[in-house]
This record gives sequence, C-alpha cells and structure tokens, in this order.
Amino acid sequence: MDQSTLIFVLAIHLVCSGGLYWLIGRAMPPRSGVNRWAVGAVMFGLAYGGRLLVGQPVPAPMQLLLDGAMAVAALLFFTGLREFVGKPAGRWPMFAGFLLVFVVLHGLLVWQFGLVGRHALLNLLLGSLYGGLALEAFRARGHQHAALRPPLLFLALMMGSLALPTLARGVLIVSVGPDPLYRGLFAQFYYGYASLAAVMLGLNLVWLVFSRLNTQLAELASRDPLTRLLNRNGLDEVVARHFAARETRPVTLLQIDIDHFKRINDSLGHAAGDRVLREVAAALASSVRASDFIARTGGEEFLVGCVAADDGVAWALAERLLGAVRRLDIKVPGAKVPVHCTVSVGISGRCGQKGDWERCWADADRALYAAKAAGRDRIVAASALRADLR
Ligand SMILES: Nc1nc2c(ncn2[C@@H]2O[C@H](COP(=O)(O)OP(=O)(O)OP(=O)(O)O)[C@@H](O)[C@H]2O)c(=O)[nH]1
Repeated sequence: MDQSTLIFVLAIHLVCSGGLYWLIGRAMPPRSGVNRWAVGAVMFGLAYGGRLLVGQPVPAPMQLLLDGAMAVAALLFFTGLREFVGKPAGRWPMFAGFLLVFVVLHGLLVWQFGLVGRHALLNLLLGSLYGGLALEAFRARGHQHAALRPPLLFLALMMGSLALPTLARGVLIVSVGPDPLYRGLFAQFYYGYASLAAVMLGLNLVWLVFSRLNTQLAELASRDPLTRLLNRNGLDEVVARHFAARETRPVTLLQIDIDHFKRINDSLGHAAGDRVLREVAAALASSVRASDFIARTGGEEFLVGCVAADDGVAWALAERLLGAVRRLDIKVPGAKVPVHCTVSVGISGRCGQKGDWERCWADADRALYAAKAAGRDRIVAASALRADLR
C-alpha cells in the first residue's frame, strides 16, 4: 500500500472510532473519559485527512492548524485515560495553555529550522504524550479492580510501542532530515503500524469500558449502596467461596446492631440516620482485618465473619468494634452537637462448614437479643447463653 492510502485508512479508522466512542460515551456517566477519546480520535482523523486533502507542501497556517489539532488530540487521549481511572484530568484552561505554548514553540522552531523544526516538535510531543499515556495505564493497573488490569496492561504495551517510533522520528529527523522518514519504508511501517494501533486502540477502549461496567454491575449486585459494605447477596457469595475452599477455616459470627437507632431517625430525620449508618459502617469496617468479612444484613444490623479465631480473639474483636463506635463523633447537619451511639454484639460459636451457617447465625442473633435485653452497649456470647440454659 502506498503512503497516501495508509494515511487515508488511518484517518478513516480514527474518525469511525471517534464515532463509536461518542456513542459509548453517551451511555456512560459524565467524566468517564470516553468523550475525550471521542473528540481526540475525530480530531486526529480529521488532521490526517486534512494533510491528504491539502497536499504537499502544506501552507504555513494550515501546518499550524493540523499539527495543533494532532497535539490537542493526543492530549485528549492522555487526559481521557486519567479521567477514566479517576485522576485529575485538567479542563479547558489547561488545554488553552497547552495550545498557546505549542503555537509559540511551533512558530519559533519553524522560523529557525523550517520543516525539520516542525516535524521534530510534533513527533517529540506526540511521542511523549503516547509514552505518558502508556505510563498512566501501566501505573493505573495496580489501583483498579482485577478485571481492568489486562486491558490497562495491553493499552500500556500498545501506546508504549507507538511512542518509541514516534520519538525516534522526532530525534532522527534532526540528523537525517524529513525525507527518509516521511517517504519509503520507514513511513510505510510507521503509518501501517499507526493504523493497526488505531484499530487496536478502539477495541482496547471498548474492552476497558466493558470491564469497568461489568465491575460496577458486580459491585451493585453485591454491595449496599449506602455503606459500600457487602449486602446479603455479596455475603452469600463470600460465604459460599469461603466454604468451597479445600481447607476451610472455621468462622465465628458477630451480629451487631446499633442501639436505639430509631430515636436518631425520629429526632434528627432519615438523612441524619443515613449519615450515622455510614459512619458506624466505616468504623466497623476499619476495625475488621482484611481476612475477615463484614456485611450490612438489615436496616441497622451488621454481620462480621471472624475467620479462624478462637473465642478470645472473637471477643477481643467485638470489644474493638464496640470501642470504635463509642468513639465516633458524628456531625449531622441540623444537630447542634455531634451524635454519639453504641452497638450491641452477639457472638456465635465456631462455624466449621456451610451446613452450620444458618444455625450459627441464629445463635449470634439470639446472643444479640440477649445483649439488648441486658441493657445494650455490650457483648454476649452464644456459649454463655447455652451455659445459662443448662
Ligand atoms: N436512616 C435509615 N434508617 C433505617 C434504614 N434502615 C432501617 N432504618 C430504621 O432503623 C430503625 C430500626 O429501629 P428498631 O428496629 O426499633 O431498632 P432500634 O431503635 O435500634 O432499637 P434497638 O435495636 O432495640 O436498640 C427503624 O426506624 C428503621 O426505619 C436506613 O437505611 N436508613
């Protein structure tokens, strides 16, 4: 394929991918980064198409317009990824500043070095932004859910492999001039690879978006939206996974209930009640080890699964949870003083298999109600209840 055909194919790929991202972006929440990719891809495609239409040599004002469009398009891709992974991505003043610096540099370099200055600037800038994007994707893979890691790694690899020949063009052009790089084998390789990368980038971004949506869907199904703790559904999954393991470790259950929560709701309102629920949930969650699990099992009820603990450890954990809630100073809009609350905790016996789960949970529940009956803000173990019954 000759070079013009390759550039034409590249331009078509980019404009079509931009249209696809725009359609996907419409279905995504705001600030997902996808709209930036959409605008970036269309700008890139139009700039390449513009080069073909204008032909050689490109008149000076047109050079500035087409190169500026490419630089801004690459910046849109870079910041789009930052937005996608939840990092600050910069808004229009940053873009205006970037464009201003680019125009000044472009003017200076073209005036001093002509075509070599123009191509060196554009390639070094594009190569740096591709490299930056690869680095962002590589760094982001550690912070995301497991499902997002493969597409982020793939993106890092692809953009890294595009950054290298682009930077090489920027450096080589100074010593060999534009001709060997913009015609012949190198140019064919470069535009062919860029065209392939544009197709792969489109598929990669669709993969990223679907992985993100899938993760969010799984979260919605298994997490309580108010406290972000596991809901009943999520708890069932965690329990099933725990007992499916080859070497199952026993679990002690701690059933927790906020004391007199209805009073908070009735005196301060439902929104204040929600705030208290969120803060209590966060305090409980931060006291629970990563190997244990915690779920919101009802209105103001929580269940903690303490894995492989003896009775003393479970009791110590319950005391930690009681203390963490007692120490809370919950600032609620409309209330003059911070809200304080307490919880009651019921502890089950050790649950060694899935079949014992319901019975252990019922034991923890009975112990909790005994704690409530005994005056609240305390811990009762089911083993003590059974001893009482004897
Ligand atoms: N704000 C808010 N309140 C909730 C939510 N879910 C349940 N509740 C409220 O929680 C309160 C629970 O009240 P009760 O079951 O009487 O328990 P309590 O007042 O904590 O009393 P004890 O458990 O006996 O100490 C009810 O008023 C429910 O409306 C929720 O998601 N948000």
